[in-house]
Amino acid sequence: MTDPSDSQSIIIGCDHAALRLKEILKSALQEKGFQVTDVGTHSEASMDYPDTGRALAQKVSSGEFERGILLCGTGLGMSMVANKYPHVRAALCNDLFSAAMSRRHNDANILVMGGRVIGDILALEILSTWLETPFEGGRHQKRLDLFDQI
Ligand SMILES: O=C(CO)[C@H](O)[C@H](O)[C@H](O)COP(=O)(O)O
Repeated sequence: MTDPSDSQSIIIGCDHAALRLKEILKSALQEKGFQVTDVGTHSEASMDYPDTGRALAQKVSSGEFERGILLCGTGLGMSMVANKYPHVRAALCNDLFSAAMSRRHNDANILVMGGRVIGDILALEILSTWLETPFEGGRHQKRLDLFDQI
């Protein structure tokens, strides 16, 4: 039995606009050795992204999962929902530089991408960059600590 807070566990979710991308990223994560928990959606039927965003963000906020991936058409709605939760630092990254910096400076714990914005290959590169880039700590940790005062 794998502990979900283990760094090799990850939780993923999407709306109907990014179902195909979610399946591609899930396969890539499994090939990398991750145990992937999928909170849906599981069909292309139109649904409301706050429902998936909430289900995933709650589990990162509580510490049940250290890291998550959220996908929708633009990534905007999922980011807005996820960042309402304490201890969630969801980063919308539709480019490689943002993906690296969201880890190095912001210690982002949820990666968000827009399935209608970027192509599959770029999304896979963003995912790898985000997973492999460490947090730098130092002055950036001091800034993250200030989040708790907000
Ligand atoms: O972020 C979003 C909304 O702010 C997403 O892009 C949704 O996927 C999008 O709004 C879904 O649109 P649809 O016309 O209902 O397919």
